[in-house]
Amino acid sequence: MDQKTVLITGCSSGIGMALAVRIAKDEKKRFKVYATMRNPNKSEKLAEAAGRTLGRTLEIKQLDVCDEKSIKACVDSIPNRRIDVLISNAGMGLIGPIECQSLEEMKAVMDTNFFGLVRLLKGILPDMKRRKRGHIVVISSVMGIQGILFNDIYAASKFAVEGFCESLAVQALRFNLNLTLIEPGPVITEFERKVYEEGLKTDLSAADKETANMFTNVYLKNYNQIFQSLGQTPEDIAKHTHKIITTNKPPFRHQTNNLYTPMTTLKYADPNGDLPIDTFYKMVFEHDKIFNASLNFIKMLRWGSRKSFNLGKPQQ
Ligand SMILES: NC(=O)C1=CN([C@@H]2O[C@H](COP(=O)(O)OP(=O)(O)OC[C@H]3O[C@@H](n4cnc5c(N)ncnc54)[C@H](OP(=O)(O)O)[C@@H]3O)[C@@H](O)[C@H]2O)C=CC1
Ligand SMILES: CC1=C(/C=C/C(C)=C/C=C/C(C)=C/C=O)C(C)(C)CCC1
Repeated sequence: MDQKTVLITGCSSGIGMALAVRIAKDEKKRFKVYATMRNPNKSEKLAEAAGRTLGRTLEIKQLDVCDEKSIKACVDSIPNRRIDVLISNAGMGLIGPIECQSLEEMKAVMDTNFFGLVRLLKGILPDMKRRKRGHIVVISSVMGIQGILFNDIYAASKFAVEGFCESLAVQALRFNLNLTLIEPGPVITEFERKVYEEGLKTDLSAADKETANMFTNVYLKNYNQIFQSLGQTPEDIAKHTHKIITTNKPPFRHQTNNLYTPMTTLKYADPNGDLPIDTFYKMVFEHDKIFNASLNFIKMLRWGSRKSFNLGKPQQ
């Protein structure tokens, strides 16, 4: 049987690693996975998780999405440069008041999350177009649809990704290519830990008192609880994505977390755009108790659905 080749970026941890393992372990062995990472010295965990698939349906390669030469070298090393499914996953977060962030930090986020995808497609799209065959899957975020307090730059990078893909989707259709944006809500990975630790270390001296207080005592204070209540596992995202790449007619957008969809739906419910903003404002500033009560309610819902899917008790 003709195996499809899958190239995934950012496989040293989190969603990328879970994706690589899940797809390489496809029960029908339909895929050959090129699991890439910018620093191959970090490949030990992936190699361990890959188990017997390593060297069979999974191969580890170097690829830095911020370096065009590294993309070219990686693609050239693949037989006939044939990539049937490209999963653009590499990314980074950034939280905090913009007054306290340097332009360099902001540019690094745009360079990885947005231009990283652009560089990949410049290297891979021409071959896909020529073959008139391929599926481009982009790990975006619910923040590609809706901004969240203190995620200004990160949300901007994911909005850029979404605008870019929406524009490209029509052209892709003409070449028989599929394009899918995967939009997870919070996922418990290194991303969450790194972003939180950097957030704690932020020098807030450039911000006014109210902003600094909002970041520390509203955002950071509730951060872990939000991730614990709403957070999915990287394996959950891998399961959704595996389904998307094995379906006949993949959708353009796919949200992975149905506990989060009520929030994103507000965006489409009001053309003026005030509804989601007012709702977030009330959640954060006016209904402290309701906010906590709704989080507890979500926890209960989650526990119920986990029981029915037999996923065990969520972490506390
Ligand atoms: N966690 C979450 O809550 C959510 C995450 N996402 C998105 O999911 C994707 C994966 O994030 P997640 O697994 O959570 O986070 P992780 O931090 O666990 O993984 C990010 C991966 O991206 C890699 N990476 C960063 N910069 C580059 C680069 N220049 N070239 C190649 N690889 C790079 C990292 O490599 P290294 O180890 O070398 O740093 C790492 O392998 C991101 O696009 C993120 O925006 C979307 C929604 C929610
Ligand atoms: C912590 C926190 C909030 C929500 C944070 C969320 C939902 C973060 C999601 C992160 C994601 C999805 C990252 C990756 O793409 C609210 C509700 C604004 C209230 C104030 C505290």
